[in-house]
This record gives sequence, structure tokens and C-alpha cells, in this order.
Amino acid sequence: MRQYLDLCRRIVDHGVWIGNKRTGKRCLTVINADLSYDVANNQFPLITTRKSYWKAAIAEFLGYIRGYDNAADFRKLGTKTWDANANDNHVWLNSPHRKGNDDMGRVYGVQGRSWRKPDGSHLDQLRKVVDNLSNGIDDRGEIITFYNPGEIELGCLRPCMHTHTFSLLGDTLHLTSYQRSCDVPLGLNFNQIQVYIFLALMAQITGHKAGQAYHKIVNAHIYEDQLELMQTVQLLREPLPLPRLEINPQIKTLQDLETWVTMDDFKVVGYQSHPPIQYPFSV
Ligand SMILES: Nc1nc(=O)c2c([nH]1)NC[C@@H]1CN(c3ccc(C(=O)N[C@@H](CCC(=O)O)C(=O)O)cc3)CN21
Ligand SMILES: O=c1ccn([C@H]2C[C@H](O)[C@@H](COP(=O)(O)O)O2)c(=O)[nH]1
Repeated sequence: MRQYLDLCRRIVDHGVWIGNKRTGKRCLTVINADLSYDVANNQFPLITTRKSYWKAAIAEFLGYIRGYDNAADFRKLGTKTWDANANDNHVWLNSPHRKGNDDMGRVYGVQGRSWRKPDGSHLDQLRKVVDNLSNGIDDRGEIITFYNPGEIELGCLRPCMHTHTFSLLGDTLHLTSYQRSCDVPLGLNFNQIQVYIFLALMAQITGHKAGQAYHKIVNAHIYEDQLELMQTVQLLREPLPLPRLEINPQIKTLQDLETWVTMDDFKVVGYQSHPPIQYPFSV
């Protein structure tokens, strides 16, 4: 994954130190990064310069597709990545909107599957896009957005990868995903996998060929306590060839994703990586 390492190198060489109030840490930061993933040729963008825990990334995304709002449900699918934001951040812990242990509030999938309309009804953004694409329709607005500015304080964290636009060119489906804030050592490792798999799954359940996934990031940063490991370990390693992702071909509908799919329906073939690196996580 040369493009990942190039972004890390760019942050190290040209980043600007910016203080972050929410975490109390400084971040070495660049603005504007464009990544792309070749889903058509099954070039699964797993980081190879350290071990990637790809199942947790897929579990996280499946939870968004299902509209989960609770870290316990994410744990059942196979990831603990929401435990800290749901249970350890003092602003959220003191929020009158938090419904108790593990509650994440109205984030990500809640907005994607049940966006509240002014008349009190709910809009299932994902269902609309799946239905249109299944019927060969791209109305140039096949957009799923998790970012609801009117409900920011109702969730534990503002969605980072917030908007996904699908485009149909003939029988090939493409995806453009937008991210406002990116923890490059930890989060991007997951987000690359998620952009890739969102296109692969949507192509599969809507009956199209998968094309290219374009990942557009605004604020890309490395936290101050991650920098040394990035500079003295990960950036010195040579990337290895990309693996392939196999998805159970029995997954045919959105309902399949909502009901019986587990991490056993995904296999990575030919993954070689350098040893793990444990980066610090900021809540
Ligand atoms: N500071 C921060 N960075 C993030 O990337 C992030 C957040 N907060 N909050 C919301 C979600 C949660 N995400 C996370 C949370 C934890 C890991 C993590 O600890 N990854 C480790 C171990 C993974 C495992 O064992 O399953 C890693 O080495 O990748 C990754 C992404 C991504 N998001
Ligand atoms: O999918 C995700 C979710 C979160 N992140 C990172 C990006 C930031 O480091 C934090 C969020 O902090 P904000 O203050 O809300 O920007 O989480 C990510 O990289 N990917």
C-alpha cells in the first residue's frame, strides 16, 4: 500500500502541529488526501507494514449498515472499537442524551437507516440507494450521509467517514467516500477496508460489477504519542503485495446483511504482513 505510506510520509515531512481540544493532544496534520482502491481487480487495501485486524473493521461497518447505536452490539459482531467512545469520554458520560452503558447515541448507522424527518417519520437512506441501484437507477444523488448537523450533541462522536456517494456507469458501480477527520495510524487502517467493502457489498447485492472506490480525506493526522512508532518503525518497512478479499456469494440482499451475515462470511487470501504495532488510541 504505497499510497498509505506516502500519506504517512507526507504528514511526517510537511504536517503542521495542531492542538486538539477534545483529546487534549497535539496532532501533526495535513489537509486533503485522495486515496483510491481497485475493487474491480480485488486489490484489498490491507495495511501490510503492520498486522491489520481486518475483521474488526468489517464488523464495525456491518454494524453501521445495521443501524446499531450500542457498543455491546458491535462487540457481539466482533469489535470493541466503540467501547471507549461510548463509555470513556467525559463529555458524553455527562451528556443528558446518553441512555446508559454502551449507548453511542444517534451516530453513523442510526442516521443512515433512520434519519429523522421534520414530520416525525424516518428515512432509510441505505434502502433508497439499494432499491435504486438494484433497478439500474443512478439519480446522481445516490448518497448516504451519516452526518446530521442538527443532532451532533445526540451522539458520542461526530461521524468521521460521513458521506458515501454511489455512481453507476453502465453496469459498473463506483463509490466516492468523504472523511472529515482521520487518525492515520489507527483509523485509516480500518477506513480503507470499509470503503472497499462498502463498494464490494453494494455491487454484490444490487447485481453490478464493482469498479473503483475513491476515498477523500480532509484532515489527516498523526497524534503526538503515535509519531515515534510511525517514524522509527512503520515508515522503515517495505510494503508487501496486497491480498484478496472473498465474500460469501450467498449474500444477495440488504436483508442478508441485516440478519445472518457474520465475520465468517469474509475471507482474506494471501495476506502477508510485518509484525503488529500497537499505536496509542485517543478518546
Ligand atoms: N482517536 C480515534 N481514532 C479512531 O480511529 C477512531 C476513534 N478515535 N473513535 C471512533 C472509531 C473507533 N475506531 C478504532 C478504535 C480502535 C482501534 C484500534 O484499537 N485498533 C487496533 C487494535 C484492533 C483490534 O485488536 O481489533 C489496531 O492495531 O488496529 C481502531 C479503530 C476508529 N475510530
Ligand atoms: O472511522 C473513523 C472514526 C474516527 N476516526 C478518528 C479521527 C479522529 O482522530 C477521531 C475523531 O475525533 P474528532 O475530534 O471528532 O475529529 O477519530 C477515524 O480516523 N476514523
